[in-house]
Amino acid sequence: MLVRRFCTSFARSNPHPSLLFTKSANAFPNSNLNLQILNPRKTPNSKSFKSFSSSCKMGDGRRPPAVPIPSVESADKVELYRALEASLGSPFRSDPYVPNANPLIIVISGPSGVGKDAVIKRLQEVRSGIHFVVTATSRAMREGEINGKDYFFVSKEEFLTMVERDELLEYALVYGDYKGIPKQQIREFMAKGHDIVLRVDIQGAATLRRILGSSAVFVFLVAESEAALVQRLIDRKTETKETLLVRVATAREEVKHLRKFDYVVVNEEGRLERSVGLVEAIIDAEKARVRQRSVVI
Ligand SMILES: Nc1ncnc2c1ncn2[C@@H]1O[C@H](COP(=O)(O)OP(=O)(O)OP(=O)(O)O)[C@@H](O)[C@H]1O
Repeated sequence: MLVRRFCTSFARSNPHPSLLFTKSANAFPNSNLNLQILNPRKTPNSKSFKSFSSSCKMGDGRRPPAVPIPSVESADKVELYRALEASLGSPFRSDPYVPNANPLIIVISGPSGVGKDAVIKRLQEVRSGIHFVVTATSRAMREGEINGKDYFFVSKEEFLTMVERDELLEYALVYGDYKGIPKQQIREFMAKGHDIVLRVDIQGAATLRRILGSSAVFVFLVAESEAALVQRLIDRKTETKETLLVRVATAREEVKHLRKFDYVVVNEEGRLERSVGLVEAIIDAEKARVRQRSVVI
């Protein structure tokens, strides 16, 4: 689009393209301005547009010599390319217009039983370059759990030392056990260009919003309705009647926080793939943002 807009204004102001620089040196009076507004990402090319604009005057006020441009129908491709280059006064650059997108932090939250783990697990299977942060916890390891995969299991003392050393992005005491997000893991994987996925409850998301502001992407996962959520929790068969009641009552309060998030994904019954696709679409759209989110941990 940039190129098309550029060419249009170029053609309008240059009815005789074979005599490009015999016309006014100010053939693109607004081009520099336009391009900066359209492409505020700091790229080598935004510079190159600038230098292009100034190259019309060759820095010292002289203009590049008029170069005859051969006819498009009869010219050799290389000859045409070189003539265009010569007319513009500098070689065409082949470095990318847009630099690699910044790594993202994607915070996935939502009521208990909505499918956060299911969505994240599937996302990791279908998309590379994603790191799901393993939480540190002071709770005892349960049978079947793997240290470093399900959690990093540490003692209460070790956990508190991590807090003292400011090694955790966010932490909370949950039913008597500490849980926290190690910063080092985020730094390490972001440095490799990976996107980071954090799975937190609604309270954790509120804390992260305070810490990260709009530098991270916040996704709220919901079921299609309260009834569907309760059904899913019953079907999961992991809860007692008491914890079921707590979870559904909490969920009723939690959905009120929806507006604090950037995106909402409805994880419909039997449509896990669609939900994962939506989360992927959000990541892709974020990667295509002109004004990239940038986070420093
Ligand atoms: N789209 C879906 N359709 C049907 N079942 C689903 C869907 N998404 C998840 N589930 C199932 O719902 C149950 C709850 O999902 P999951 O454990 O991922 O939720 P959660 O949000 O991580 O819960 P919690 O916060 O309590 O750990 C699981 O049995 C999971 O397989």
